[in-house]
Amino acid sequence: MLKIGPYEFNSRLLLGTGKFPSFEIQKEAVDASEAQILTFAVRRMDIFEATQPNFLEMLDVSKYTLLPNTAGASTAEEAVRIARLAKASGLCDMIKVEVIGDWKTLLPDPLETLKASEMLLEEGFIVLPYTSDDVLLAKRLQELGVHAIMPGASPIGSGQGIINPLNLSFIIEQASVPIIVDAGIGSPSDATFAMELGADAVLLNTAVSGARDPVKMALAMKLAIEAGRLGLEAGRIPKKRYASASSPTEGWSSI
Ligand SMILES: CC(=O)[C@@H](O)[C@H](O)COP(=O)(O)O
Repeated sequence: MLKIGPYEFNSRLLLGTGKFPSFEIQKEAVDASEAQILTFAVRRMDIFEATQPNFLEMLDVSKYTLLPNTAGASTAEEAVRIARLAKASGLCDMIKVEVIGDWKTLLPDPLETLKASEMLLEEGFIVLPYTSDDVLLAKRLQELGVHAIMPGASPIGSGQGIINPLNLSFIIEQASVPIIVDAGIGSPSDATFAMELGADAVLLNTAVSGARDPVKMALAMKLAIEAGRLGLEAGRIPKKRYASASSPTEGWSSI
């Protein structure tokens, strides 16, 4: 079970809903992924206007937990305004805090992220901040009382995979809230690696929406995350410098 604040989920894959070739393919991919949490940018949708086309039309919304994000915000105040808008729409009381500090790399602004998280916690939101892989920032966010931390594997949409596994493992090691690796996942093996490192879940978007076959990739990601989690629970063998025979060598008959 993945527990975020008062909510519990069977799936450890969170799927972003941006950039799919069509709403039909998006729906099929969502089905294949078996994701229970879907993220979306509040500023990309007219959430109060039912006649506007958006991805929610295609989905049985009651089956999913919607996780709005504050994409487009570059200050804490903007993020808070977007979060309030999402809450007022009645979609969810969870919010993914995304405060971008640099529009070329789309890396999050650590100070504004911290500030926004504090303000949103005070307003009673379930707060999931998207952060860099900075270990101390993750610690400070945890001390604030956020409900999950979402460190990036690499820049959003870059597909570079996990560029700093050591930092991620430090964040995971010290965590008392779920760690959801978010952004930059390019392939199923990246997702498996995140889970093997001990992440509680993975959020990804571009790797699925931009794949040649998004539906097949959604399934691959689901299986990769399950495999990584199972591998972690099973416990990998330690790496050794030299070989050791797979079959016992004692009692070999002479030839
Ligand atoms: C922080 C952010 O916006 C990411 O959640 C993004 O939605 C997913 O990143 P990828 O598209 O790189 O998977």
